Amino acid sequence: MLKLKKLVKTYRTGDQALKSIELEVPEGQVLALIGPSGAGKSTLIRCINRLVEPTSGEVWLGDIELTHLKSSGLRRARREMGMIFQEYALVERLTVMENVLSGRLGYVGFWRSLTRRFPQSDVDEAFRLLDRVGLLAMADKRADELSGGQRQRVGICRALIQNPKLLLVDEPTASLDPKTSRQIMRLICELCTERGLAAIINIHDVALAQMFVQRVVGLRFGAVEFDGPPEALTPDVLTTIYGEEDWEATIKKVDDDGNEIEAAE
Ligand SMILES: Nc1ncnc2c1ncn2[C@@H]1O[C@H](COP(=O)(O)OP(=O)(O)OP(=O)(O)O)[C@@H](O)[C@H]1O
Repeated sequence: MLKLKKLVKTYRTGDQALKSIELEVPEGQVLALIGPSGAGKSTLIRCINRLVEPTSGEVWLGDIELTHLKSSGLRRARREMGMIFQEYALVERLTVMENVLSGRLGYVGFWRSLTRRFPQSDVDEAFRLLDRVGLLAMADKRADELSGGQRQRVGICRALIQNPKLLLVDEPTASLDPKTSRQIMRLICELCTERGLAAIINIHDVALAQMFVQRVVGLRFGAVEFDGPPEALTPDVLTTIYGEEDWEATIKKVDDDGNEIEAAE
């Protein structure tokens, strides 16, 4: 469904953030992207929807190659890719409902988008999504009245109302406490399963990745260092991905009864 071929990104500063990445994500697969700071995780996610322009290589979404698309083609392709951000990227002064509906802006015409008048079917779908994530009662609240976890749920609804095939998720839990982080990761993964959605989740917390996904890709210095199931992330493998970084701080800890306890931060 998504195929990256020899994807390279070199920033103007000379930083080689991605070195010839080859990656294939089948339909419906949820994949966690891990790796140390500066490994290229955010760059990879942003090169897929061209928030960052790749230097060379190809990005295939289905049978469309994205790197050479011009404005209208790119706009159409971006509808297929919902994005969820670390800092939620909500419009603070707008309501929850308005923020969710803004996910439809890629579909409605220019004038409609200016006046923010959305078809009733979009409003109905927004209510359904808010209900699904437990925020129905909050629909009329302003975004700046919400907690971090609630904001991220709004961000999730905004991405899903696009009706995407692929979710690009950039550090969805980095601003949240451990318990809320787990709830948000669980919610994202459940929704992907319910909707048969593929997702790439950039996540610095290895423990969370291990808990919720079936495939982990480890980046190091802009290259794929590991690609496999979470149970194959042995201490040796983590050391190759993270080098000297203290990966043990991000690993799942289980108490004597087998219950997971908070991972140290
Ligand atoms: N806008 C930019 N201009 C120049 N260099 C950049 C830019 N954005 C990222 N880089 C560089 O590209 C490399 C990869 O950065 P990126 O943010 O993709 O890594 P990351 O794995 O997401 O890191 P983190 O986990 O800290 O967010 C780093 O060396 C970084 O300094």
